[in-house]
Amino acid sequence: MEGTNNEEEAFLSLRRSGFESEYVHVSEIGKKKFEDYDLLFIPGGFSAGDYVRAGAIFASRLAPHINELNKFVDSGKILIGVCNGFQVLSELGMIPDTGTERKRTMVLGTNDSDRFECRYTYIKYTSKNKIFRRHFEGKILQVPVAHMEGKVIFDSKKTLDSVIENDQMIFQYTDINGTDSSYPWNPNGSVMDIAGLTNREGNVIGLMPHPERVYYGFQMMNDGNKHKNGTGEVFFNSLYEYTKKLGA
Ligand SMILES: NC(=O)CC[C@H](N)C(=O)O
Repeated sequence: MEGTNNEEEAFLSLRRSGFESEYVHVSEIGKKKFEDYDLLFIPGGFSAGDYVRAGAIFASRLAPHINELNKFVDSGKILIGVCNGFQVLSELGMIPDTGTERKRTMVLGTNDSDRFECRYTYIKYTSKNKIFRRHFEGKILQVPVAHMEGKVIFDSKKTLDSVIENDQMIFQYTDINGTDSSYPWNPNGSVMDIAGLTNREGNVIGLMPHPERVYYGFQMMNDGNKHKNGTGEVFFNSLYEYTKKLGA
């Protein structure tokens, strides 16, 4: 929608990994049907100028289509939101989806630094989520962030416990060695250094970092390691391999 600014990187990353990607504007939903797609990607940006809260207005445009969106997710297909897209999924109550009813149990609050944090970070893969496990298990990945409202806050300890119990914490911020997660490694102050979360089933994914901005090795920061491939390439290839397995 207006203010989205990462759609081209997302579109090209999906395409380069094998998908026949296509842009869908929020105003086209209804005419274009979710069920005709194998994967939905809500890109990052400043939809509606981040007024009210980042992602709130975009979510209100999707809310009238929530039944179709729920049906899409219940069919096992992947719904993914990056940065502003994660904020939209959080506003919609699609993540972390701790109850039988989808209701809101988290927010993405203002960064502890009270600043827009725009730089590279490291995240570790901390779940057994079947989409990325084959490539990412035990790995520390370099991915950039660019946000002002990325601090994961849950409504209660019960929600946090349930997220841990159901293996929904997919990525956590860390330093390059996987030992320190204080600021600036954790750029926003998220509880448990959460950088990415899923729903219980693992097919709705919300991420604050931007894998679509590091598809190629040359887009990675030079940190002394050889980055032949970008983190994004492996990330999007994993989405494609999983979607193929679903029989798409
Ligand atoms: N890169 C993004 O998607 C930014 C998200 C949102 N505008 C924020 O600043 O928090």
